[in-house]
Amino acid sequence: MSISDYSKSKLLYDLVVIGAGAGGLNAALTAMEYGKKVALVERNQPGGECTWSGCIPSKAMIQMAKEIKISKKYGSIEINSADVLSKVRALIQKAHQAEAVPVLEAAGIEYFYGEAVFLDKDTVQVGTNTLQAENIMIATGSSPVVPDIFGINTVDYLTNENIFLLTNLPSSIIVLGAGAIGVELSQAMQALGVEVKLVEMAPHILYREEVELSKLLQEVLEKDGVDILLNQRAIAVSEDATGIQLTLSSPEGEAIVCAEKILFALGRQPNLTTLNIADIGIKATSQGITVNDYCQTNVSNIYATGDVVGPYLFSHMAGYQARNVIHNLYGVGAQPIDLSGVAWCTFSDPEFARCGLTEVEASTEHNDIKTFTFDYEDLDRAVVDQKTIGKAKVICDNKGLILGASILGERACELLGELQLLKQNQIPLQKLQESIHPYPGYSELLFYLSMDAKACFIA
Ligand SMILES: Cc1cc2nc3c(=O)[nH]c(=O)nc-3n(C[C@H](O)[C@H](O)[C@H](O)COP(=O)(O)OP(=O)(O)OC[C@H]3O[C@@H](n4cnc5c(N)ncnc54)[C@H](O)[C@@H]3O)c2cc1C
Ligand SMILES: NC(=O)c1ccc[n+]([C@@H]2O[C@H](COP(=O)([O-])OP(=O)(O)OC[C@H]3O[C@@H](n4cnc5c(N)ncnc54)[C@H](O)[C@@H]3O)[C@@H](O)[C@H]2O)c1
Repeated sequence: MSISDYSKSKLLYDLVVIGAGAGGLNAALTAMEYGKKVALVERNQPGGECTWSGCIPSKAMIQMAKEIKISKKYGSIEINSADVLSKVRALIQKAHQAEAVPVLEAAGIEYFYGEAVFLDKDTVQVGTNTLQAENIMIATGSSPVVPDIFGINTVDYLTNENIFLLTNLPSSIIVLGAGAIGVELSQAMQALGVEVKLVEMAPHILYREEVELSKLLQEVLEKDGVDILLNQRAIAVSEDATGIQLTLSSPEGEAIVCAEKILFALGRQPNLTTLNIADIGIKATSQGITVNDYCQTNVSNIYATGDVVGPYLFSHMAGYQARNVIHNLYGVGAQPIDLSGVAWCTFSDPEFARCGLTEVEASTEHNDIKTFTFDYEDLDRAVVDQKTIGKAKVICDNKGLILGASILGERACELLGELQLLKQNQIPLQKLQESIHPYPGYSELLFYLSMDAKACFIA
């Protein structure tokens, strides 16, 4: 059948959403709240990267690794990586239940399984179905970058898309890239008995984060046994019966590192190639689809959200952008995307959370900054829990308003929320003094930071 035959039986919608990951699911479900007729198109099962190969499996594996690491303090234990991986997959299935097709259909969404291809600015083809809509949202996510290095086509490599499908973890692994994925999975795999070499071309791990805290986390990983190689760029790879050989280049010269397997954690590329966006004139770069402050593309009825847009590649950002588009389309009054509200956390052990600027960024953008720090070793709760490795750093302007905050330490992700609330609502750090924090809790460290701020701004 030709495309013109399909167009005779077009299905009509208020909104067609392409991709059922964090962005697409939030868009479709929010549009249902406005009583809209919505089609959701997905080429795999709903859930996207977060459920199947991202947040859920990585956090499941990290938690098991953490529990094993603690248990090892009190006696020797045997680790069965096949059991760990099958438990990870069971937890994926459990998380998926909340977004499975019957749940979406019960909410009123019309679900189409297949690859969406644009026919024109109002119409997409999915298998034998032609869907036409007033508005279309592209939420097709991203894929792992595979390095264009000598020998790449001759090796069997791992990415986040296949590592959680392994039957067993390897005895040794090279993890290329010490960003969020590389750091989280290196530390977890080392705790699960894998010998890990973490290779990074930047001078430190998590290079976008507060350097002082990244270095502290690096020490923790090294103490755990992760072999970290910095300032190293991969230039060639090969594989034989013994495993993988990776050639690295650094200012000191070339070196070869070996392991049973290799995992690429080198960043992401947007999923655009099969959509046919060029033919309908949607502008994009290698970083993703170009959108304005309302996540609207240059084709006015088409929107794009999540990893396919960026700049922050997090599930909560995909969800925020998608909900914002839907409220703007069907609610009252249009609100632009506010990137200043974003916070994130790398789920290393200890966790590493951040909102706003680092100290270096703040000192470049502002004239008069004040920096407040607090060490976990000065916190009673951290002492009794034996969780004293960690530090919080808050950077304020000359009135105490928070420009940025980073916390490396136990429960950092949750602790950051309080600082994020102050920052977002323009409440000075010293104001926290007025709220009595429970003893002995981790949140006391925020109270101590605010004491320092009070002393500073009164003086
Ligand atoms: C290992 C790992 C750990 C992570 N951990 C975290 C974390 O702890 N916290 C956090 O916030 N973020 C985390 N992330 C990032 C997070 O997973 C992504 O930011 C998020 O999933 C992006 O959502 P999305 O909706 O934009 O894209 P996706 O979730 O990728 O969804 C896009 C969907 O579109 C579908 N699709 C693509 N093209 C088409 C087409 N043409 N037709 C039909 N369907 C199509 C895909 O199959 C996919 O299901 C992690 C990522 C990884 C890899
Ligand atoms: N906890 C979380 O929220 C979480 C966890 C995992 C992933 N994520 C998201 O997924 C995204 C992708 O994660 P990622 O870790 O793949 O990317 P990333 O951009 O965070 O890190 C990639 C790292 O690879 C290094 N690199 C690139 N090319 C290299 C080369 N040839 N040789 C050596 N090193 C090289 C980069 O310098 C960088 O440090 C993140 O940006 C994040 O938004 C979030």
